[in-house]
Amino acid sequence: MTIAFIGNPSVGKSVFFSRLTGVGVEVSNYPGTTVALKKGIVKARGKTIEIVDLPGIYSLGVTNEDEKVTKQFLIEERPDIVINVVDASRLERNLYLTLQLLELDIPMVIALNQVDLAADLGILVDTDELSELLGLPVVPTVATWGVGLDEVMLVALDEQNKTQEHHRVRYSQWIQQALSNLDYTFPNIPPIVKMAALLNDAEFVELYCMPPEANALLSSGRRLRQNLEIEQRISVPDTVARDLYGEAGYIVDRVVSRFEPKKNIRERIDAILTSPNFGIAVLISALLITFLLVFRVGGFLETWIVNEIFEPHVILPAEAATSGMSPVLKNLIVYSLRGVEAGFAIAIPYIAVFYAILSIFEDSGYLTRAAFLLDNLTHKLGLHGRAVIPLVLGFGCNVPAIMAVHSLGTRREKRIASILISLIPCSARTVIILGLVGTFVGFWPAVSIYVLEIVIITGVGLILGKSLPGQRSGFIMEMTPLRKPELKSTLRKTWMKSREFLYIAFPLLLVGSAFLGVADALGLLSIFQDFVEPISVGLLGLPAFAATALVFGILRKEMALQILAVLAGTANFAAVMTPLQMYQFAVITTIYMPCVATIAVLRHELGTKDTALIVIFTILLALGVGILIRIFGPYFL
Ligand SMILES: Nc1nc2c(ncn2[C@@H]2O[C@H](COP(=O)(O)OP(=O)(O)OP(=O)(O)O)[C@@H](O)[C@H]2O)c(=O)[nH]1
Ligand SMILES: [Mg+2]
Repeated sequence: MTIAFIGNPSVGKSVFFSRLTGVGVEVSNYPGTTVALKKGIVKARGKTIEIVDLPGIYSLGVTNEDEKVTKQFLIEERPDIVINVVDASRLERNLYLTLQLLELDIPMVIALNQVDLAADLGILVDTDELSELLGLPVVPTVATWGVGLDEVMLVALDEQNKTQEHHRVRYSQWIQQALSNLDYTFPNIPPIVKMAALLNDAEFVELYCMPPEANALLSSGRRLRQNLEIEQRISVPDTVARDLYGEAGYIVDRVVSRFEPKKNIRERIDAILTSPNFGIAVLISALLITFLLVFRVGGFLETWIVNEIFEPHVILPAEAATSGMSPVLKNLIVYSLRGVEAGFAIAIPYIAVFYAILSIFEDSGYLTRAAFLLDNLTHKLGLHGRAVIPLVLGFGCNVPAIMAVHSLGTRREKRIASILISLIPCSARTVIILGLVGTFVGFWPAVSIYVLEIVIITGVGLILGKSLPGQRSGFIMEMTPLRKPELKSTLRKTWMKSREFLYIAFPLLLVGSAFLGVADALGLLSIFQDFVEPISVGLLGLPAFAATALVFGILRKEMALQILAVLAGTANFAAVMTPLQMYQFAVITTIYMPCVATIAVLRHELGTKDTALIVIFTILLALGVGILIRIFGPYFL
């Protein structure tokens, strides 16, 4: 038995899902957090129930790729029960989807969520009246506090075997007539599919019917629509939308009562955050404070872990213990341990601090404000304001950021955004920038790398925005409400992301370092380094071992620095490199080709050709910038 959570974006579906199933899924305060279907199992009343979390949708009409996942699931898999999560503070817009869902004739229950926020805004909903009008059970809930969750599930289970006599939308006369016209020819097709045919939603019709029938239905739909448009001069999609909104508005009038909310500081804060000048100043300060915190707190933790834990208690004893062994064995052990040290000491502190801050941005709703503020700028890059969200997520990790590009409208925008994201210094590159340049050269030189990156990204974006052909789309994004971020959620997210890092990166790091130890003992490393020396040393002026580190950086970016430490035999880079070399190394590792995981998602999203072009382009770009830094760097460093 399957129960699916369906609703508008950012209403709380994923909170429901993770609270019920215990499966950790991403929960954030911006629309489009969930991009793929996620399943979990719960037991209730002795039954095993499959619960499904889905990307949010605004309507069953035309959809982007994430929304398609939901539509497809609804129609092809047809869950046994739908729990429609509705945001009480935005009832009218949410009911638009609810009214459409009713036409699917799947047993449905409404979880009227976020009643706490609605009450703060002075909105009260009469749930009994709403239930009466829709002909369905309505349960008020506050998902984040766990209020009403069990009740919704129990009510949903009760509904399974009932035939619901629910409300039907009363469409305008002409639409009704067209639909009943289709009834004659296609008696066995549900009304919702006929409506899709009338609206020329081929995707929907094809999900439901076999090709010959789908074609017949679509062409009948087209004929009827044209007739209406010519004879009655009405636009069918507009009329249908107006009918749905009319009905939603009518219901809201009946069930919502408003009262004067308490003095709302939220609104005042929001006005500041979104004001054109002050908002940008806040944005820039927020970014600077983020870097400063990551740098200071991450750096402090790094030094502490290296000096207090690893060096005295792990590395030194291991070196002493292995001193009598053969070089291959000794290297195998010591290099692996240095790999572990690099992971724990260099990467985890910066990554954890960064994710903690990013999750505050995500949960507070600040990302949607940033998207609004930067809309003008992103338009010049050929993107719409929405793209700010994947771009900012890119500072965490390029992989989910490129996956989030799904939600952008056109292929052109997806291409531009993906290219730009693969240039964004992710948390792994931040490890290198702050761990190397921040620690050994200075805070402001580290900041200057971000500025340089942003200049490069903007430049590439401007060129692509002007030159890439394809469609543009307008900026439409829902502004989710400001919320106070919760400590628990922040800690949970930070833990989830750091754990992911541990699982994926650690085995690689261990095997990579052990392999290097052996290769070094056998003299293989120097052969490789000699081979690339004309470029790495001759052209760029880096130390010879840096080339090997760069190769490992392709596996995972931060590995470049970890392997650099392993190869240099010390995490005190100042002893083996000049400030200029460190600066160059950090810039080159940030730019030259995306890591393998990013390449894999790029290939999935854009295809092999675009991905190969991106790889070649970034290598050349890194080489060019590296040489420029070698020439002009000495004037500054
Ligand atoms: N105040 C309040 N906030 C809530 C409630 N339920 C969820 N939220 C917040 O709403 C935001 C969105 O929650 P999600 O669970 O990610 O929303 P979703 O419906 O899965 O959204 P998409 O994945 O984008 O479709 C998060 O910031 C939650 O903390 C609630 O009952 N009250
Ligand atoms: Mg979600």
